[in-house]
Amino acid sequence: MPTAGPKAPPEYPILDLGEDVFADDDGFPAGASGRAAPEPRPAPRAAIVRDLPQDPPRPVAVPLAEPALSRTTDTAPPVPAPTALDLKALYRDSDVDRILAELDAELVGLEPVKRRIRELVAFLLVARAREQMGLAVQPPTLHMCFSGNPGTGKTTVALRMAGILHRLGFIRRGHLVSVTRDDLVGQYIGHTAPKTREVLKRAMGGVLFIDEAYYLYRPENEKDYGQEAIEILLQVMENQRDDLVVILAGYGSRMDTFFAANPGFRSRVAHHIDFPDYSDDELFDIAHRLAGTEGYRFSPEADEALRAYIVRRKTQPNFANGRSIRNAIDRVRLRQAMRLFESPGLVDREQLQTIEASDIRASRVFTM
Ligand SMILES: Nc1ncnc2c1ncn2[C@@H]1O[C@H](COP(=O)(O)OP(=O)(O)OP(=O)(O)O)[C@@H](O)[C@H]1O
Repeated sequence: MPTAGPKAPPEYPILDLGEDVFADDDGFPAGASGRAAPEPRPAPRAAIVRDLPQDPPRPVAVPLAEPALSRTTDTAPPVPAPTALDLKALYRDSDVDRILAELDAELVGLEPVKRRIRELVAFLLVARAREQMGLAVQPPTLHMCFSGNPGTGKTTVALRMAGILHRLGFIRRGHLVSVTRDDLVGQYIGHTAPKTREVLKRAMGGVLFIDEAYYLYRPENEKDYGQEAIEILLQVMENQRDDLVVILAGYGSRMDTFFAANPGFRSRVAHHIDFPDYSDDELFDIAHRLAGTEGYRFSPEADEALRAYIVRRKTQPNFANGRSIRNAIDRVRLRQAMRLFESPGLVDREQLQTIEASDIRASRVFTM
C-alpha cells in the first residue's frame, strides 16, 4: 500500500477532447517543465499504439433501459422510475456472462482476479439499476490499477474488461489501446502534449491501458516531460471519465511507489486488482491450454520434460510467467516440426499432433 500521506489533488479545468480540440495544440497547460520555443520534431514513428483485437463489432450496447425520468420532450411525459428491477435479467441481457465464460476458458487459474471481476460486474449492474431508479448522483469511477509481474495476464484481462464495460454500456466502443511511456511522452519540448492527446483521442470511448505506468514519473530528472503527460491524463481521467476508462498496470511494489508520489492518480483509481504469479502446476496447465488450442498434445514423457522445464525456467533471467510459457510453446512447435521434417517416411495424424520430450529437452534452458 502507498505510504506517503495524501495531498489534495490539483484542480484541473474541463477539457473538451473532441476532434476540433485535438486538431491543434491550444488549450493544454505548458506542463511542469515550462516551455520555450518548440524545437523541430523528429520524423513520426510508424505506429505508437497497439490496438488489440476485440469482440466482433456489435451495435453499441445499451442493454438496460434508459434511465428513468432522464428525458422530457414536449410531446411525451416523463417515464416514471421502475419500482423494482431484476438484476439477473439485466446481467443475462447484457451478454457479460459470455465474456466471463470466455475469460474463464482462456485463462488458467487467476481465481482472485476472476472473483474481483465478478464483484465489479455486480457493482456495475447495481450502478446501472441505481441510475434507472433515479438514485445515482454521478457515474461510478471506473479507472483501475492492475498490478503484478510480467506475463500474469494483465493485458488479457484488460481486453476482456473493455468488453464487459462496453456490454454494460459504460463505454461506447469497447476497444482497448495499449501504450507505454514512449507512446505518451516526447523527447523534445512541445512533443508530449500532442502525443498524449493523440493517444487519448484513439482511446476515447474505450479503455486506455498504460503498461509500466510508473515510468511516466521520473522525479530524478527535472526536465522530464512525463509530468506533462501525467497532467493531461489526470485532467481527462477526471473530466472524461464517462467516456474513457484508464487502466494503469505494472509491478505491484513500483505501482505503490508511483501512487504515493502521484496522489492525483491514487485518488482517481477506484479499483485495484492484484495478479499473482503462477504456481508450477498453473504454468503446466497454461502450457497445455496454449498447445491444446493449437491442436497439440504432450506425450507422457513430454509432460515430464515440461515439468522439469518449468522448474528450471523460473530460476533463469527474464522469466515472465504465462508469456514465457507461450514463447516456450512456440519454440517447441518449431522443434517438433523440424523433427518430423527430418524423420524418414510418412507422418501420421498422431505424430503431427504430438509433442515429444526431445522437443522440450532441446531447449537452452536445460544447458544453462
Ligand atoms: N492464466 C493464463 N492462462 C493462459 N494463458 C495465460 C495466462 N496468463 C498469461 N497467459 C499467456 O501469457 C501471455 C502474456 O499475458 P499478458 O500479456 O496478458 O500478461 P501481462 O501481465 O500483461 O504481461 P506483460 O506486462 O509482460 O505484457 C498471454 O498471451 C497469454 O497467452
